[in-house]
Amino acid sequence: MQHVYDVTIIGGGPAGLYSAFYSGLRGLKTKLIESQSQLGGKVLLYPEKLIWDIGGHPPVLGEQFVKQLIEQAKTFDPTILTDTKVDLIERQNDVFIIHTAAGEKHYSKTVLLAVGGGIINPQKLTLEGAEKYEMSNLHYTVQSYKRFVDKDIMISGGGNAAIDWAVELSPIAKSVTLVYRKENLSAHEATVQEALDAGVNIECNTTITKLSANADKTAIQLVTCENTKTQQSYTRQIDEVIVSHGYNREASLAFDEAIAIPKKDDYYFEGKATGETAQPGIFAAGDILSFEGKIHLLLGTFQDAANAVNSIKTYLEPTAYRHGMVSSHNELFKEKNRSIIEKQLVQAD
Ligand SMILES: Cc1cc2nc3c(=O)[nH]c(=O)nc-3n(C[C@H](O)[C@H](O)[C@H](O)COP(=O)(O)OP(=O)(O)OC[C@H]3O[C@@H](n4cnc5c(N)ncnc54)[C@H](O)[C@@H]3O)c2cc1C
Repeated sequence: MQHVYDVTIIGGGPAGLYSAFYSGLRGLKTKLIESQSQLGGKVLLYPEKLIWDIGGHPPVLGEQFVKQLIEQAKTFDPTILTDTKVDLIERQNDVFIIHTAAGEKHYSKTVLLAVGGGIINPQKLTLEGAEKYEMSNLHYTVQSYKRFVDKDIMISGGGNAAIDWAVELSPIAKSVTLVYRKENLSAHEATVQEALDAGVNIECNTTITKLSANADKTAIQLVTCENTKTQQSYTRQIDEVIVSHGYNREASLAFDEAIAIPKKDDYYFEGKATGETAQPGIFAAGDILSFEGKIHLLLGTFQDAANAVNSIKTYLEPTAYRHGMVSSHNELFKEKNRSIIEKQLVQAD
């Protein structure tokens, strides 16, 4: 039988990564399991966005923030598995058996659910053959602004992400046209005004109906759109197409009959601010958790993670310190501090 971990964290987004750090801090033997090939969760959807609202942190690019989270998560050497989707959690006496889609089993005294809104994939454009342009100029996220410099860009979508991209790309692009199938955009009105002020051409009641390839059939060259009210079409030369139609969420996680955790709706688990759920031994943190006053933002994930890990610690060791501890009180940090100071002294020589 495999090693039984103190805690197995399911999900490698901000909540799971910070939980991995914090559980190391609390001396717990930790495993983290992530379904995607990359750690970072939803922040991977906005690598080029500057994040402003993390307490005490200067504005940081999503991509850089993910790197820092991963580095921090590895501080106490947890076991980290990627490309591993958990599909069932079962309880046998005092041990949870975590089953993966590939048929593996992992054993743990506690489970920390940090699965966000489930496994997230962008809603694809439903035009035949569209997928062949995904390797060239059809995008579902903006990975690098460089690619869009001096380009004619078409964005399909009317939500906040679509408008944010339009606003951010318009100063560097040749032109930005945003098409949306409905009468009114669903994005916040202040950002819509910002987009208009930035010169974004917004066309409502409009959908993309055809993508036509360039001569060597490797990339989109022409985009045909139709006005859903007048049924009139136009075709335009476009260099880059960005589709922002929201995300499909796969809430694949199931529990055996002995485990019952109330859900708020299809996705969110009802729990407490302490990270406890109705099932002893199963805890939750981050976007998946619902309680009064919950903040569904990065800063909320960190507080949830610390609370859940502290609850796990006292679940496993009832006499352990219950509350958050400052890092200077941690023996493990004393060792780490010593090695960092020694390194600095060597560099100074
Ligand atoms: C476009 C956008 C912009 C945002 N901007 C900001 C911002 O500026 N500031 C801010 O504070 N917040 C922002 N947020 C919100 C922030 O990203 C989320 O609050 C945060 O990512 C939640 O972290 P999480 O770890 O709880 O969930 P997630 O980030 O969703 O991570 C959950 C992880 O669990 C994995 N997972 C799910 N199911 C399984 C399974 N069965 N097995 C294994 N792994 C599984 C998923 O693959 C995913 O990696 C933004 C969100 C979006 C979408």
